[in-house]
Amino acid sequence: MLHFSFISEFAPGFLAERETEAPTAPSRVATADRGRVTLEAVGKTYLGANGPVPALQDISLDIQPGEIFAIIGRSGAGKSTLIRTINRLETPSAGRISVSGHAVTDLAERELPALRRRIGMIFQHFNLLSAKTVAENVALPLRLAGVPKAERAEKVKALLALVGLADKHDAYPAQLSGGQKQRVGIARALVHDPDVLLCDEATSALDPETTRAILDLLRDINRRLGLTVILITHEMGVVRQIADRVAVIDGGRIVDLGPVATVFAQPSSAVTRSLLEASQFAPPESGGVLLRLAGSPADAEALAEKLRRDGTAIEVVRHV
Ligand SMILES: Nc1ncnc2c1ncn2[C@@H]1O[C@H](COP(=O)(O)OP(=O)(O)OP(=O)(O)O)[C@@H](O)[C@H]1O
Repeated sequence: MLHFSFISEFAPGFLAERETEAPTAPSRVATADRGRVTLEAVGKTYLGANGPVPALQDISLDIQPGEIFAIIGRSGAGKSTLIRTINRLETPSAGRISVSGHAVTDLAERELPALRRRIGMIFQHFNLLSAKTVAENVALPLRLAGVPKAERAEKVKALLALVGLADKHDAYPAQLSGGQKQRVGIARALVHDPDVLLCDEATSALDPETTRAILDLLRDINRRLGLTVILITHEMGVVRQIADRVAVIDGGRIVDLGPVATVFAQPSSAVTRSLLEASQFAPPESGGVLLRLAGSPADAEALAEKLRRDGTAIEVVRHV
């Protein structure tokens, strides 16, 4: 049996950061560690109503500069907690985290705004200010950081061009599609030229086509700006389209880790396999072969039909 698989998926959001200049901003220098994110034996225990909730346990990762790294898991696995420890929206209960060579876990509260300028973040729900224009939304973090007006205007213009929204400068969020709102979110996340971009279910609210376009944009930005992208998702299709490596977490622990192609082809945990099956990316059973065809659904059906006429058992598994 031959399987033709067409890959898809996704969706994003935004974070409205309320920051002011920190007096002790670490210097932004180009080093070999710029964009590197390391976690060493990180743990996080919440104090829940019914006692302690161990959300993360013994998480160690070494994410390379310029890498697109995905973290996937089922609901409640600890994905949000994990990504939020990286910019200290959550403080770990144990372990060490460093970003661009700076020990995030050692920073005092007053140093966090400077940390968060190194780390942009986009969210599933875009959090745009509805009474502000696109340009004003993007400029907001710069305004809060005291950047002069002319410099702000120039930066906003360049970022809107980068995300393909040059013509929406004066539009209001209500006039935008979901994908356009997320583009505004991405532009806003990039205003401080971050080393790392965190994406928290950034395409989960978008349809497959828009998801693909936003992931293409993130990949483009990753290549052009060289920044590290760390994304959390519950969709294997997102991982497949964009990531270099993936960590699968379950119950707050890493249960699979490796290059995407390896994890997809040889999942080492039942959780990974079930996520792959749910996304119809499971390795084929009983000696079948999974092929990826770059073409339209109609092309796939036509090819499948032709092969069937020749006596080949073939099934078109997925269109994207
Ligand atoms: N503030 C909190 N207080 C207590 N428990 C929490 C808190 N935040 C998260 N948790 C618990 O920690 C665990 C991990 O939650 P987390 O939100 O990180 O998972 P997730 O993988 O992002 O889930 P989802 O995909 O549903 O958002 C869950 O058991 C959750 O109930």
